[in-house]
Amino acid sequence: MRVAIIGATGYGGAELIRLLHGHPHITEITFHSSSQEGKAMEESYPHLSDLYTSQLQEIDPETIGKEADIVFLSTPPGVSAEYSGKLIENGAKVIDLSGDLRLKEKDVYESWYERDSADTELLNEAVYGLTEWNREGIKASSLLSNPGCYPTATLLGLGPLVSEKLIDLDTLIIDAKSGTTGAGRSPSAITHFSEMNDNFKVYKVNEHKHIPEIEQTLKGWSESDVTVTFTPHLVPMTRGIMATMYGKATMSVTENQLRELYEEMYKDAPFIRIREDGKYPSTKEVYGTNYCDIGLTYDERTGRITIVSVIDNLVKGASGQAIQNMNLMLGFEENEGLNQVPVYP
Ligand SMILES: NC(=O)C1=CN([C@@H]2O[C@H](COP(=O)(O)OP(=O)(O)OC[C@H]3O[C@@H](n4cnc5c(N)ncnc54)[C@H](OP(=O)(O)O)[C@@H]3O)[C@@H](O)[C@H]2O)C=CC1
Ligand SMILES: CC(=O)N[C@@H](CCC(=O)OP(=O)(O)O)C(=O)O
Repeated sequence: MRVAIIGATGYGGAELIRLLHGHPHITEITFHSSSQEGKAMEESYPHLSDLYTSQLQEIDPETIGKEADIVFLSTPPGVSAEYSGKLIENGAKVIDLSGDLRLKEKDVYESWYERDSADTELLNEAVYGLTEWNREGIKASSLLSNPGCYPTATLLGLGPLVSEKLIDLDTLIIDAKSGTTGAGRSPSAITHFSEMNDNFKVYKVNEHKHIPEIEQTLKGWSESDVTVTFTPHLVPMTRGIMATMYGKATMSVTENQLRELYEEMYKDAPFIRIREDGKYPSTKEVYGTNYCDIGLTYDERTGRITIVSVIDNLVKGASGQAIQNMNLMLGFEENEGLNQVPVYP
């Protein structure tokens, strides 16, 4: 199978390359850049020296669509809205890692992203790729919208409780922390070393563009309108997201019953691991892998359930989940190329 990566010089692109390198069914990868055409990949990433010697190519969606079986767009907002249609018309399947195609309602996208939305036709065609919750839809799709990193950790952690209506959504609070690679490779005044080292920051309170994405899926599962309090934080680490969710149980339950529910609902999910006996995961336990590890407890005193979900933002939160989705779209085993052991310590 031939793969093309648009945005190959970014962090999501580099992570796609790392994971696809070990994929048994990928025979050829081309790299495309809007600003570094003709340069060698190793100029951007010396750690790829000798592994990939081909030059970065221009972004010509017609040619890429004809030559590649599947195209990953690991690009800023607006790019996939522009290119996806042409890529599909020319015969390729497309996986978009940006937020362009995640929100089904144009006006919601426009108000949270503060830019024009993709065309309605593309939005209708795009399938939301939270893999564990939509395998059949993903298998049938040609245009895949890969979820955001925070929504992936949050939704995988909440899915069983929300779909079984065991948590009161009016009481739900999502408190999430991310490493700085979540902000991409370009340095910024918020993420550079002296700003982030030895620091812990809250940002975009009640304003983050992942809020409508989380609400859209929760609404589908609960069959009711949902608004959530979602508070993201930056922590001084390279990779990793921890989402901690709190909400009141809707009925009398035991911790064991809750854990059994998660184990049952995720029994066929190779990348979801449920912690036992009130234990919680940490981000290092999934580092460099496609795992999402989940721990949960029930506090009889307050009636609250606390769920903790951890992922590597660049893997399950981006490129790993994109490859998991590619596997389903192309008819491969879901875990092909994704069987890494976490880097620990
Ligand atoms: N980092 C993360 O943890 C996650 C990121 N995402 C999303 O994935 C996408 C990529 O993120 P990430 O790799 O971190 O970001 P980076 O900023 O590291 O990389 C983005 C890449 O996009 C390319 N690019 C910039 N402008 C254009 C353009 N006009 N046309 C085509 N390509 C362009 C750039 O490469 P060049 O100049 O060579 O073209 C750049 O290397 C974003 O939408 C991000 O929100 C999603 C989940 C998690
Ligand atoms: C730490 C950090 O800055 N994270 C990014 C989210 C990365 C992501 O998933 O962004 P997309 O929805 O655009 O794909 C942010 O808060 O905007």
